[in-house]
Amino acid sequence: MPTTAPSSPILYSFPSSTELCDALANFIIKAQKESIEKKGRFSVAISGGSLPTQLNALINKPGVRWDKWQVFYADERVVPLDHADSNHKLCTDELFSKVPILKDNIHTIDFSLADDLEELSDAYEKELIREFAQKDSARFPVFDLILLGTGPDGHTASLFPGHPLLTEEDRWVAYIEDSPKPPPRRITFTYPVINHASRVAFVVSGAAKADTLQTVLDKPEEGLPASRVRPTHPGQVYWFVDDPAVSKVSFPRTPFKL
Ligand SMILES: O=C1O[C@H](COP(=O)(O)O)[C@@H](O)[C@H](O)[C@H]1O
Repeated sequence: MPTTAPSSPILYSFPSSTELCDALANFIIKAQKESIEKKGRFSVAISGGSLPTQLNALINKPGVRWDKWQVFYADERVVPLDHADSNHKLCTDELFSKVPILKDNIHTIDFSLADDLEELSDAYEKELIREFAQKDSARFPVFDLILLGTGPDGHTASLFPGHPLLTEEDRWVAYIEDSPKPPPRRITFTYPVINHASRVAFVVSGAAKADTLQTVLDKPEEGLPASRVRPTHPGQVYWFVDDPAVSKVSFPRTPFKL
């Protein structure tokens, strides 16, 4: 697949979190439809934190083909799958337990390997290889959509400011044992995977993220982890934010339309 210069982010802002979530659901359904038409499936990676709750408008929307979704986690905390810190548990509680998604199509970490994070992250990488390698011949998997959040420090997935993982060029899935945000042991997609996606959508809401968003969008040269998400193969990064979160940002907004 050709590498192209990254296109500029597209920033959508909404007056309320309800409007944001509704627009996000419509955007996801459109991406899903295009992907199923092309490939017969929809590959999506989901984050934890506030994101799973922001997907709740999908629950009763017509047009979601849950049977075609292949779900991975953009990052996961290395805790049992039913632990309160697990991104899988959060997504299950907030979304998957409420919709007819196929359990086999939700790709979780293998917690039985938790004593050895290298082995655990390799196993998750192999899970990705099984899903993507024969279907797309790219060096890295090409997700139809990766859904990300960003923390107050500008981290995304489990890629934290100043961490050596920010320069990983080879691995698809890496691990960290020193996450500054608890819990410390995690796995994460690397930039090569995130930046090969067809679409990456950040979802950010609330005034508490206003300073972070200003730095990420107006000062990308500062290199916060979220600013480094620039799909190039080719792909597009979108920002779905609410007005309080974007209140300090000068970066131009685009009116939302499908
Ligand atoms: O620890 C994590 O934090 C980020 C951001 O979470 P948020 O609650 O501030 O939206 C999240 O995207 C990531 O998946 C998670 O593991």
